[in-house]
Amino acid sequence: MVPSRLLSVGPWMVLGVVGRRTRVRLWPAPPRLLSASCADRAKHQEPPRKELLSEKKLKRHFVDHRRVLVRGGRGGDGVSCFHSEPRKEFGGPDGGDGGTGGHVVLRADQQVKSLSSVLSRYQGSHGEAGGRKNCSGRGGALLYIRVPVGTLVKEGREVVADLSCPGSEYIAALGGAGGKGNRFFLANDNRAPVTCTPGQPGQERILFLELKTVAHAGMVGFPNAGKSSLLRAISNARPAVASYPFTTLKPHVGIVHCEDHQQIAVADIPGIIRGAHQNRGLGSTFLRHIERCRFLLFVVDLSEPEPWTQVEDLKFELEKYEAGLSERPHLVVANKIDLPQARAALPQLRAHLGRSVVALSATTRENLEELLLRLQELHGRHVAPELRW
Ligand SMILES: Nc1nc2c(ncn2[C@@H]2O[C@H](COP(=O)(O)OP(=O)(O)OP(=O)(O)O)[C@@H](O)[C@H]2O)c(=O)[nH]1
Ligand SMILES: [Mg+2]
Repeated sequence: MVPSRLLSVGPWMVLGVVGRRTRVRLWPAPPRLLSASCADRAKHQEPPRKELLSEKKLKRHFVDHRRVLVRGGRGGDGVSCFHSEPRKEFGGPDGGDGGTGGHVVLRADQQVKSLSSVLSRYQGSHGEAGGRKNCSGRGGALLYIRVPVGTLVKEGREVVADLSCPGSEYIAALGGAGGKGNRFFLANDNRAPVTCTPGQPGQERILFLELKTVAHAGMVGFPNAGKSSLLRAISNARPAVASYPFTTLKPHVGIVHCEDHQQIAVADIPGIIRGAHQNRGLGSTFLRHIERCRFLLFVVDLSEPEPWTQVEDLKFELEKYEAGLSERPHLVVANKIDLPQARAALPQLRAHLGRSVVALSATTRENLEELLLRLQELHGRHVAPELRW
């Protein structure tokens, strides 16, 4: 056993072993504030930082299409029974009707960002059976499936609903009707019916949900053109930026606040390359996220040789995806004007594409004001008139 006097020494502790003395260095413990209570310490501790998710991890949680089987709740059964009371021999039928089955409803919710939380099947709640004394069964509760705003609902190839407004709802599957109790079958020629009917099964459907991002403007461009850098420069959105192609793997929407309190939603989508319609690169399925955009921003890297060919290639890919998509009102954003070779290529680009070019730098924020003014102009021309109605 270690003698108690040895435990009181400072950083050096001497352990006495029979016939031998050993010196052991003790690392000084950090100074302890004896007066600080646990609550005080917790108050002064920094809150745990929210870990930034990488684009790859974000992509894992992002799902933009889903097949889902929805089934409405079954209606409750009707009941066959007769009123029973002392001294009342023929009380008559009093079996109540069953409750209706619950519907399954899709609801557009702004808090939901992708279809990843949507399950592959849903069953509505069943109605309860009727009771004695003419009591109807309780109806099944509505079952809500929360989907992102901009979800398109298809049955086969037919579009059955477009949930593009927050809070909009669509009844995906109707609940079954409740059965009738024997009271329902009471008639002049049949004063004691025993018939009752079972509840109906709910509607069953297979629906395809497709998310199409809702934004006013859509940015398209080759990988590394600087789309995400530009979105970061003009809005609060924080898509990942890196010098390798295909950094962005899922669409991001940023809100640009203009001086006249107008808010313009701009969508940044993954890069498109030549041959994307043949599934090169990330393919062209991401173009579905700009399908609803009223106007487009073709972002080109001005430091690349012959930058106007990028616009031609992008238009070709858009046209391959959907005829007429490249005809949307658009603006060409020539990015990276801060680089010397880019500035030299600008007159040539203007000669090819004319007035629609806005040259700027997302990194140095040079000429961002012109882009904001042009965005406001496009918004005023193509979005605002519809809002007035
Ligand atoms: N010099 C300069 N570099 C820029 C500018 N804008 C973007 N970059 C750089 O270009 C590279 C690509 O930028 P991103 O914003 O990730 O490009 P992207 O178009 O979103 O690329 P993907 O997501 O892969 O399609 C990054 O290294 C940026 O720092 C600019 O105005 N000037
Ligand atoms: Mg990007």
